[in-house]
Amino acid sequence: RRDNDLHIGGIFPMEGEGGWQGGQACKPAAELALADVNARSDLLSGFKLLLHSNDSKCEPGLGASVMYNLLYNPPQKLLLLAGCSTVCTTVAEAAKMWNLMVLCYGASSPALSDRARFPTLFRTHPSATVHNPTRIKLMQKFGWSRIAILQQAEEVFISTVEDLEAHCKKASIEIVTRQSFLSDPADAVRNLRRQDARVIVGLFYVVAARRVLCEVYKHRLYGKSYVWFFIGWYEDNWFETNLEREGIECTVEQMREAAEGHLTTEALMWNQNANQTTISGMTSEDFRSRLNEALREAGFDIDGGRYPEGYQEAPLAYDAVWAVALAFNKTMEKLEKSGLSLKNFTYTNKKIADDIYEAINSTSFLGVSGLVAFSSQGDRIALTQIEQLTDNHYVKLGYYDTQADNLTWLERERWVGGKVPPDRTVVVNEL
Ligand SMILES: CC1(C)CO[C@@H](CC(=O)O)CN1
Repeated sequence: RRDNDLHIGGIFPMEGEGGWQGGQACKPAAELALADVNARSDLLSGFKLLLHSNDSKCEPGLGASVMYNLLYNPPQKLLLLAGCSTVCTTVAEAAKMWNLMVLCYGASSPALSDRARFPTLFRTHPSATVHNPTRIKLMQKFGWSRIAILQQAEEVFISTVEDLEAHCKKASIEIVTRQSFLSDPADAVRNLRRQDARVIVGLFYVVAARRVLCEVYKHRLYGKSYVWFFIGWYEDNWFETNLEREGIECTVEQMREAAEGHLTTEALMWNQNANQTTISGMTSEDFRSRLNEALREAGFDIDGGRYPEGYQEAPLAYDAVWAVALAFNKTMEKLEKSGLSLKNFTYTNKKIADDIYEAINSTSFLGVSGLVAFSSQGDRIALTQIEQLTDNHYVKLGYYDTQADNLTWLERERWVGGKVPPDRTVVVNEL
């Protein structure tokens, strides 16, 4: 090995059964970024960044063994990239013992926003809690101060709801009921009707979402008197697919009828300003073209619409490598002042680890995923996007910048009853 190589470890979920196998698109994206940063003569002053990676299948145990193999086999690694919330939790909890920073490109769990447990964790993937200020902003915009919550009993949604409840309390928004279910939402949806819930925030994975929507149809909890907030990162036609395979009793028409008008929130992962040049010299659309080319070479039928898992999150992996390169560059400049370099790092060298931490902590650059910057807990600061399902397709309603409390609204919303549904039964006094 040449002595001007800087080595990092990469743990990508590739070929597993459960969870998120987003490494399929994120690993090629990270490799594109490696090529780009190594081609820059103004970065890393002559050093080359090398990525040593393996498959975690989004399983924490396998992720841990991949990490140990990366750490116990030369060359020494300077930092770890990882995806999947479960794997990031395991890797980030252990990595501090080797003074290693962990940069997660695919982890949304709110539990990771904890500097006590994860002192060296940063993530270019925003926490699921990033939706909550946006939900509150919309409730305030439409005058909804009485809402209900329907959630699947999964860790990511439980902690997201806790954060949402705190936001509701601060905004004096009453939560009339919070219903949760493991896999069958029938009772929970029935209880929503019993509590006369009208504005409902739904937090569940896409398979559960189809079951919820059919129950909503059966209990007629949709139409001009109801507003549903769903998560926006399901595939576009999620409410029409897999109905037979998953034993959904509703027809496509019934699912469409129940889905009409619902709102969605999601974190923006592709820089919206398509002709804005980012730090790499590319726009986000240039990046899309290069990623598609790399994925075709890897055997994916992109032109046939066969996208690998993690395509949506690929900019997060690309920008994670840029964040590493820029932080290492900043750290090299600092170390050179005392005649040192990153080659002096060892797993017991906390001093250099602190320098790398400081460099990542002060990251701020325009990436293909938008402005890349981290909160004090290492969370990605991100914009959110609001959409509404109208006539069976998603219409962009606006964007929200939580930091600036700035809602960009496109005035495109449409309500089934022709006006904003009220959050409670309105009693009209006969004159
Ligand atoms: C938006 C989504 C699908 C949320 O889950 C992330 C995976 C995880 O948190 O384990 C990937 N991105």
